[in-house]
Amino acid sequence: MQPRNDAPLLALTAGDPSGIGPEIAIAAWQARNGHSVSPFYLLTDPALLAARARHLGIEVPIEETTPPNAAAVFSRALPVVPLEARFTDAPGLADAANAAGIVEAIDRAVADVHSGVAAAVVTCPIAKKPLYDAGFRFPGHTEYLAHLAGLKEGREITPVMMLAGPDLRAVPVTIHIALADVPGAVTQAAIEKISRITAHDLAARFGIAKPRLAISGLNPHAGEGGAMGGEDEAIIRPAVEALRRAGIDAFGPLPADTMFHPRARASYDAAICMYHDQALIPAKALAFDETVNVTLGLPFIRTSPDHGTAFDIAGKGIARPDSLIAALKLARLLADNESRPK
Ligand SMILES: NC(=O)C1=CN([C@@H]2O[C@H](COP(=O)(O)OP(=O)(O)OC[C@H]3O[C@@H](n4cnc5c(N)ncnc54)[C@H](O)[C@@H]3O)[C@@H](O)[C@H]2O)C=CC1
Ligand SMILES: NCC(=O)COP(=O)(O)O
Repeated sequence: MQPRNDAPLLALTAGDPSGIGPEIAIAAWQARNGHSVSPFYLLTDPALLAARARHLGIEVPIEETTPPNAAAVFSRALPVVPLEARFTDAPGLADAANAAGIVEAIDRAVADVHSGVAAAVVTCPIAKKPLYDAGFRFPGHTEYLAHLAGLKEGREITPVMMLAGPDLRAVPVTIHIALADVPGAVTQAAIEKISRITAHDLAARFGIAKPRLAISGLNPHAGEGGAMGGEDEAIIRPAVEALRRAGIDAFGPLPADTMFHPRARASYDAAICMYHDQALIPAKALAFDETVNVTLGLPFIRTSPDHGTAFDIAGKGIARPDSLIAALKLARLLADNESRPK
């Protein structure tokens, strides 16, 4: 691939229009110069965006455009690539009728990275429930993006969710499943696969030559020698040993309650955790406003803010754009790394 002289163009999806997506997208565009945000275009219903700006009393130039022309628009106006679907404008009130447009935005952003017109996909948050109500069958972006990438490549793709903040990268082995289902889903094969993809992408995309992976236990005190659960010794330790034999600098299983303090964090590049909250609670507690949700294992770059749709504050003008700005900046960094001659 040729090195690029210009900033990479990012495709930003609408997310759930009843959430804070529209307002943080506007705020990120307004903050573009101070934060060296790479040019992006927003895939949304322009009427919804204009209505939300009016509702909030924000004066923002919005220009309808196409992906190839978006970079030229970005300095003077927020480039909007209109969706076929229309959105209903009801801040705070999720509506399954918006599902078609929410999914269309994701589909088109992925098509744009596949065609090469965009360098990365950045997603505004979606609420899962209204999408399920409309028949969407994927637990979240992470799984849906892997599905779209798999269709394109003709192979099954395992996506890996990583929460990347200034002081912690945390990866859940199991993602959007009920806690009751976690012990059955924490298999040696799953731990090894997720860890291998994480190590690969940290090296290939983040430039960490030999990533150190701290692998958490599942049970309190990593099972306390079997007294508090058997999975840590029977499943997680053999996975760590297999990873080490494969040349990956993995260690554990570590008691999850003591692996996130500052000295412990200094000993690894990513924490591999066994379930969603084990990874996402420390990541969001440490840096809610700066952490980015990045999907590893995909053939393209995808980042997202760490937070959700925040329906409780949508349309009130108090949503912080920081995590979206961090997601846009990380997408740029990863795209720049990708285009650098190897
Ligand atoms: N990447 C994505 O698409 C994500 C989507 N979600 C979805 O979002 C929906 C709501 O999830 P919740 O658990 O309520 O989490 P949430 O992150 O939407 O909200 C949690 C709390 O943080 C506040 N908050 C969130 N983002 C903020 C921001 N930018 N500025 C200021 N305050 C902010 C909210 O007002 C709320 O009090 C769910 O349906 C969930 O599935 C959740 C996380 C990520
Ligand atoms: N809790 C993280 C989350 O729900 C984000 O999921 P995704 O939509 O990025 O897969």
